[in-house]
Amino acid sequence: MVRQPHVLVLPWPAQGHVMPLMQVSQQIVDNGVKVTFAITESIHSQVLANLSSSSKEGVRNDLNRIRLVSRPEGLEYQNQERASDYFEELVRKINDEIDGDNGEEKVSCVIADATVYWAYEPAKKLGLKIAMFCPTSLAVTAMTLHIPKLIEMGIIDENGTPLKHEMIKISPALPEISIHDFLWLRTYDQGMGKLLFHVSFSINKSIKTADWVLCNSFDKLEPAAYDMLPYIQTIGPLVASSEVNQTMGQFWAEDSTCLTWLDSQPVNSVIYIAFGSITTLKRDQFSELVHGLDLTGRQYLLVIRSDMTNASITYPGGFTEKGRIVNWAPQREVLAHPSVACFMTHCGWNSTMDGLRFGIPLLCWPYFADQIHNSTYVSDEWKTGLRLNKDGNGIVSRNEIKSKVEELIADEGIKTRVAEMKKLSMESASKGGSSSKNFYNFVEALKC
Ligand SMILES: O=c1ccn([C@@H]2O[C@H](COP(=O)(O)OP(=O)(O)O[C@H]3O[C@H](CO)[C@@H](O)[C@H](O)[C@H]3O)[C@@H](O)[C@H]2O)c(=O)[nH]1
Repeated sequence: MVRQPHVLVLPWPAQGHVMPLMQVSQQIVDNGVKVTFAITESIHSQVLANLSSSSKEGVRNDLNRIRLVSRPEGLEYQNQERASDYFEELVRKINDEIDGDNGEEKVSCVIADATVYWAYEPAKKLGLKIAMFCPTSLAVTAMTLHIPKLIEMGIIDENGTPLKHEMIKISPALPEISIHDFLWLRTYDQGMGKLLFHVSFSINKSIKTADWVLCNSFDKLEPAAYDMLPYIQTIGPLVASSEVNQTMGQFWAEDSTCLTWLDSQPVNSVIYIAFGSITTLKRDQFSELVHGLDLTGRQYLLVIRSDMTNASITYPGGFTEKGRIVNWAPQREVLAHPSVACFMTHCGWNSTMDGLRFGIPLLCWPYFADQIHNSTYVSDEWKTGLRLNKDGNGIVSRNEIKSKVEELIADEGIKTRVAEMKKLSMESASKGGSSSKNFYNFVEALKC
């Protein structure tokens, strides 16, 4: 009988965290390890509803391979004792339901998002192996791991409040950053900032209990940050099973009709606009966006989630006939499509990696947290895109959108660098590449 080691996967309850850990899980089960994936109750129902209506057979089949279970909401707001009790109860329940006759083993390892800080202590107590998964870039991870030093140096206080107003470098080889751009200070409300600091600070403790630290990046993408954190195993860009389009874990139903529409568009012509799962836009900003797209005169594919704006939208005359508006797109298939010319993005880390992997020039419109840093890397370090600047009223104007779209599409240097990045990212994820080897070694270690 073939042994089947068993891993419990715990993502933070948000799309940009569930998706990459689902991709990790898919690759793990491909290699003969059992996965139980525990998500919060509301997300569990959302993901299941989408799966049952998905037209993608491969995705539906993954439900037979990856066991989805639900966990209570809000454990990150509970005290550690309550969260630890819950964690132990969850592991016991999963183990009780195991059918040992087919070789399946009890949970021996937990892969926890770095932000799921409450799981680390009880996992250690139960004697489980721990793999920490960092969903952000290596550079942002390095900044997070620098927090104790920043406090010691009197740059921030113990609540993350800046005590100085200056630019700093956390390593000579990394770009300078303004203290006010620390990810917990670039949020849209104070409560969110507090939580982000608490979570970021906690990573410094959790990492000490981890047997592996995995990151969705690759060595050649961020060599300076990689040199700072040599113990981190880069496993990016993450791919779901062997197919671009086989991703389980979507919170919204993908509207695949936009792919047929893309088929009918000229090569390299369409602007794809998507701002991930959290960004919201106020009425004035939304109006500038659609007018800016209209001014370009180009075809567009625009993702507007149902919760993205509460403004009643008035489109310029003839606008809606020039492109497609969808609630949620099959993003990777869109970016792999030859008709797409550029990607206007909020620079969430997964979208940034999607853009690099498919070799698409990016127009950066960061919204909050790590997106500010990711945008700096795209426009200033890798030079694979351009930043959209805000005017004096904090708005990205229609003229800024029009001129940056034209500048980006005409920039041959960006095209060359984007193609180079695509090549490097595919090399690292292909058999024998650095990320692929790291992943393989990790999975083999799970089997020991
Ligand atoms: O129409 C869409 C839009 C997005 N996506 C996918 O949804 C994910 C979105 O992730 P990301 O780009 O990282 O954005 P957020 O959902 O905003 O992610 C949160 O989590 C990330 C990881 O921590 C952070 O980098 C972000 O700042 C944070 O907002 C990606 O896998 C996309 O491929 C789709 O499939 N269809």
